[in-house]
Parts: sequence; structure tokens; C-alpha cells
Amino acid sequence: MRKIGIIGLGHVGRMLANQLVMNGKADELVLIDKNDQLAVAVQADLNDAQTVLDTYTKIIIQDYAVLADADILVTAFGKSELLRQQPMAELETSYRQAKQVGQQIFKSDFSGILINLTNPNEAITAVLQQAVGLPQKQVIGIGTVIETARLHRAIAEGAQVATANVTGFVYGQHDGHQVFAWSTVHVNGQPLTAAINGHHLDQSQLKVKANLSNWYTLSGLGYNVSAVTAWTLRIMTAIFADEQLALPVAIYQPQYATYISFPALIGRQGIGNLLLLNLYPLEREEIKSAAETIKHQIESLKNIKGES
Ligand SMILES: NC(=O)c1ccc[n+]([C@@H]2O[C@H](COP(=O)([O-])OP(=O)(O)OC[C@H]3O[C@@H](n4cnc5c(N)ncnc54)[C@H](O)[C@@H]3O)[C@@H](O)[C@H]2O)c1
Repeated sequence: MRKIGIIGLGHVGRMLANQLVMNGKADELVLIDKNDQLAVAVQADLNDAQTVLDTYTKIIIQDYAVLADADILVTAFGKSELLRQQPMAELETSYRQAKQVGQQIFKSDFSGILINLTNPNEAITAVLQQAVGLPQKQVIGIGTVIETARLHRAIAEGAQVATANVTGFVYGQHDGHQVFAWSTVHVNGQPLTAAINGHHLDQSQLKVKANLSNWYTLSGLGYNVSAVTAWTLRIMTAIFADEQLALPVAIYQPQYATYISFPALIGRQGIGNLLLLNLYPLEREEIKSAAETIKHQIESLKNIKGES
């Protein structure tokens, strides 16, 4: 039986619940939001849709206790409208919510894999890990998975090849101190320094292009939802199938003594081996510097008191 929980039923939590039910990807789905009416509404709406589906998902709402035997729990609380101000504007709000939600998860005895989507992603994943008390390998953030996907898309469009032909990672801090590790990027097995499919690709232009789609989405919609939902579903599949899929998720990286976006293998156990690739010295320095930025952000949370 596949049992999945989602905490926070805003744009992202709702879309994820919708996809899980519509595609029959969960046998039991636990939906929790601080807004009772919203949770009741999402449950009713999805149950109405189930009248025509040939799969069935049992939907339970507002009950932390039933998370005890859940396989995967996704945290998608937050207040994304704040992102219109600046990328880290949710920090205080998310921190207070994470303390409160984390305590409730701890009390529920949840022992599966927690995937955190709430921003600022690395810092809030670290706060949640402390609060829920699960081993670090079981508490993952979405990290720079979306940045990496956007980079692959920018490269694929520039070289006129399929996105699947592109490999490589963005490390560091989601929506902040990103590190484009060009040494890891290959297209059709070739490094970017080579002409790809007859195209010479410029790194700075690729970087701008990769960030542009985030800008377009945020300025038009005010939030982004589809890519994060699709990649969260992909991570869930990797966990259930024990795939050992390599993605740059937010993980605790002992070398930097902090949560940071870093490529690692994802499977049934959560995080497996970290990918220790042969990076350029400058890239290693940049990752170290991103780790310092994240540590400062986590340190700054000590001055925040109270719960929202
Ligand atoms: N990493 C990514 O690529 C990515 C993409 C999109 C969104 N996000 C992040 O995911 C989070 C959710 O985004 P969204 O657009 O759905 O936000 P949203 O503001 O639409 O929804 C947040 C939901 O969380 C609920 N909530 C707040 N505090 C809670 C608590 N203590 N307990 C339970 N529920 C609580 C709210 O009631 C609301 O329904 C944000 O932090 C956002 O920045 C990340």
C-alpha cells in the first residue's frame, strides 16, 4: 500500500494531491492544512472526481496521527505570495510554520521519507529535520532540482536536442546562491566546450535563459507550481521503486556541515550515496561559499521567536 501525506494545501499541495489522485498514484492520501475549510474543500472536490476514475484513493484530512505509517510526507506549507517581494521573503513565516508543523510530525511518529518543498528550501529542510527528529537521510528538500531542469531545458533548446540528452547539476541554494557546475554538464556525452549539434553554447546566456522561465512564471502567475509538482512526483517514484536516482536535492552534506543542494542518489531509504564529482576548483569554492550563505541563514533564525 502506498500512503502519502501532504501538509499545506496551497497552489503546490493542491496540484500534487490532484495529480496523485487523478493518476492513482496513492492508495491513501492524508491532507493537512491550517485552514480546515480548505482541507474539507480539497477532499470533497477530489472525491467528486473519483466518481469517474478507475482507481481509488482513500483521502483522510486534518489528522496527523494517521501519518504514523505513511511512506512519504510532503511539506508544502508557506506563504508564496511573499515571493513577489524577494526570493527569501518567506524565511520568517516558513520558519515559524516549520517549528509548529515539525512538532506535530514528531508527535505523529511518522518514520518514512519527508520531502520538503517549502522555501527557503535548504534552511527550512534543516529546521524540519531537527524538529521531526528523523535521520538526515530521510529528510530531503527539493533543492536545486528545478534549477537543474531549467538549465537542461535551456541547453536542449540552444543545441536543438532532447532535454533527456543533457546531464549535469546546479548545486548550492535554491532561488539564491546557485552554483552552475559546468564541469558536470554534458550533452550527448560531450562537454559544453565542444560544439553541440553544430551549436556553440555560451554559459552566461544559458544561465540567464534558465532563470528567465522562473521570472516569467512568477510575474504572470505569482507562484510556480507545475515543475515542482512534476519533480516531486518523480522523486516519489524513485523512492517507491528504490531507483537510486541522482538529483541535486537539499541534503545534509557533512563536508560542509549543513543542508545544501548537492547531487545524491534517491531510493527507498531516502538519500543514499552522495555524488562526489571531480569539480573545477572554482566550483568547489562556490559551493563552499553557498554553504556559508545557508549556514548564516539558518543561524539568523535563532533570533526569531513565537509561532504564526
Ligand atoms: N522549490 C520550488 O521550486 C517551489 C516551487 C513552488 C513553491 N515552492 C514553495 O512551496 C511552498 C508552498 O507554495 P504554495 O504556492 O503552495 O504556497 P501557498 O501560499 O499557496 O500555500 C501555502 C499553504 O500552506 C498552508 N499553511 C501555512 N501554515 C501552515 C501550517 N502551520 N500547517 C498547515 N498548513 C499551513 C496555508 O494555509 C496555505 O494553504 C512555498 O514555501 C513556496 O515558496 C517551492
